[in-house]
Amino acid sequence: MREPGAVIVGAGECGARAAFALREEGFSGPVALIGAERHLPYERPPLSKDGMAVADAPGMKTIADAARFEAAGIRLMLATDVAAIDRHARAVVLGSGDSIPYETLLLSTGARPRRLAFAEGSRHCLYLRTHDDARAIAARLQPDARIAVVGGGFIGLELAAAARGRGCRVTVVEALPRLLSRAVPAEIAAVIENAHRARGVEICCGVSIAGIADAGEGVEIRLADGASIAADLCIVGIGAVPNAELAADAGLAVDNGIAVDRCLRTTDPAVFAAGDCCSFPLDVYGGRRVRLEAWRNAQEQGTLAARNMLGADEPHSAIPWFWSDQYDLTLQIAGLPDEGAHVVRRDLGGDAFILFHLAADGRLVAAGGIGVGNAVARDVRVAEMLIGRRASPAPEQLASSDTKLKSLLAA
Ligand SMILES: NC(=O)c1ccc[n+]([C@@H]2O[C@H](COP(=O)([O-])OP(=O)(O)OC[C@H]3O[C@@H](n4cnc5c(N)ncnc54)[C@H](O)[C@@H]3O)[C@@H](O)[C@H]2O)c1
Repeated sequence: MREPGAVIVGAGECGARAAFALREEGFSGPVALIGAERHLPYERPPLSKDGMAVADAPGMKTIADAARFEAAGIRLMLATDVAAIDRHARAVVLGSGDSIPYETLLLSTGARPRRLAFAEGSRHCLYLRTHDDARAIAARLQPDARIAVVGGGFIGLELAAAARGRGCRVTVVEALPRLLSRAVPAEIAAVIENAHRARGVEICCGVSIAGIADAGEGVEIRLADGASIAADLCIVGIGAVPNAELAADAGLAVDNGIAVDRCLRTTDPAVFAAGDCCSFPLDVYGGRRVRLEAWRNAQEQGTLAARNMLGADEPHSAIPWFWSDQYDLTLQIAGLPDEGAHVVRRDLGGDAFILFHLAADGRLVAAGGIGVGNAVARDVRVAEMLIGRRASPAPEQLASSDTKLKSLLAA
């Protein structure tokens, strides 16, 4: 039996950051990082963004090379399935039957694409989550290829932009009345929709799929309104499902993901969860429980979980933040727009603008911007700090470009 140490299940961004953070925090016991994929831990954003836009297959942006893991004394167990958590014995049980004992365990198991029942069995419907998925999709984004995208969310739209960039003909089918309705305000989503349409992407919103069938070397997508789309490839991006089964089977609480407290601890104090797989309470929104599927959250929570595995007992306090790049547009959102009761718009020059979402009591709860250039990133960054300070800036000042946003930090 090996000496128990820190075991991390899930070798994506979150798990890899946690493993290194354990060392940076001075932990000298054994660290095992177990992942189902065969690749070294890598960053996922390029898979739907710049990595996919280039003409050849997407490269891999690894978080660290094998030598760095080795130098840090991190036992990297790739292409390894974890079958169960034996909480009584404090061990994870591998698919091979072997057990790895733990003193503290981190579940950073991520999420997987939600499957579309109509697409089951089709050779021409693909999903995107992993580097291997990205390579399979990239190989089929040939000039003039007809690409149908089911789901007008982040995966669908970033890939639609990449496919247009490669000269494909693209149609997006979204079930809801507008694009990006899960996390993006309508006024910002409209800018993105216009950008796609201006580049020749066909967009059908408020339309359900009635059936999908492979037809020769392509696929036919039948819509509920009677229309049909013939495509060479159908990309399905209809949301993600948290990988919470290991936790649920081990008797840990699950509530839209593995339920953790503000310090990322599950209902077992020896087991933590972080990243896309977990739901956690956000103090800045009165303890509202959220699950974030975002790159920066995975990094921040991986690092925080490591500290708390070593007893730091620090609550998660970061403000939710994500970005998307489509064509020359950058979209960034900090905070949770649906916490707002009213919206103030500030124009940033060119066509760029930012929307500030204020709660009924005047507190700034979210800010989302879109446009070309770096003004959006600069101002969303300031807004994020204001949200973190629970500031209630005057709406006139937020709206006026005569007021430097940064000056509100001094108030
Ligand atoms: N820039 C980013 O932050 C970024 C980029 C890529 C992926 N991601 C994350 O990866 C995860 C998966 O992305 P995603 O785009 O699949 O999810 P998403 O939730 O962003 O979008 C899914 C879209 O599919 C639509 N939809 C659902 N069922 C449908 C159906 N049957 N037919 C047509 N449309 C349907 C939804 O209404 C929604 O608009 C998300 O959590 C996303 O945030 C983030």
